Amino acid sequence: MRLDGIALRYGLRDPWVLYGVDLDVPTGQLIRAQGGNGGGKSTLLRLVAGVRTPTRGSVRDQPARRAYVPERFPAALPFTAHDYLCHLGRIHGLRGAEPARRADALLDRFGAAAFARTPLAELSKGTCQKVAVAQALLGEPELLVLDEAWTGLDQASRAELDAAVDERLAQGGTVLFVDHDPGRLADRPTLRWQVGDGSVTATDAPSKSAASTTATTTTVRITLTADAALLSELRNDPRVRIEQTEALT
Ligand SMILES: Nc1ncnc2c1ncn2[C@@H]1O[C@H](COP(=O)(O)OP(=O)(O)OP(=O)(O)O)[C@@H](O)[C@H]1O
Repeated sequence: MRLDGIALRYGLRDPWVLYGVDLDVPTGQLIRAQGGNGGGKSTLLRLVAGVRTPTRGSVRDQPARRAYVPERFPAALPFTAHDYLCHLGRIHGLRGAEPARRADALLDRFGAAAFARTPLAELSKGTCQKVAVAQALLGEPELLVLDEAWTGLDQASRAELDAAVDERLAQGGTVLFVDHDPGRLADRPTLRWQVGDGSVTATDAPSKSAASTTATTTTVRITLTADAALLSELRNDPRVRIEQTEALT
């Protein structure tokens, strides 16, 4: 799978979150996306998971079986946990008794079997997160994308999710994740994507300390005379933050 010339912004007047990103997503690897707050990690995960399309560029050769645990699971769906998972199982192509079997097995695995018949909207945050994780594992995905998926899980469920990641990797799958805990899955060989300032840099070495990777900010005061094209170009460059434009409007 590959990201080619990706640029993404959420609105026409919004800054670019990602800009000029060319990236291979190697099969069978554990990949950690890291970087500062608001740097674009979740946005990148949405692109790779296929739940968001880029403003420019293309995402090619995605595996057919992809799954995603979003940072915020939409809990207000009109289903019980079990029915929701069965429904998704059928969407994943499971037939007969298989969706129910897998749904029950996953709810049991994550200690949520007692809530199988509870409407999603009535679940606690932690149990809801277990359902979010279960829906992603239902279809045995070739590409599993986890955005802070461990957050809200109890210790036993976090260990189960670690094990599920290992199972996906053992099956030759790819797992891309973001997590605030630097120790998460830290003992596994991991490719790292450093996300920030619109770009993504792949490295397989552990990141340096925050102090040694702090970006340099240079403030430049410039005066442009009636150059709307240049101003527009600067506005579209993710490396540039325009603080004052009063003389330019
Ligand atoms: N749905 C959205 N609509 C508009 N702007 C958004 C949306 N999602 C994210 N953004 C903006 O895009 C930028 C990148 O956000 P994103 O959530 O991808 O970063 P992040 O690195 O995951 O941040 P964090 O570590 O805080 O979760 C931020 O400025 C954010 O406000």
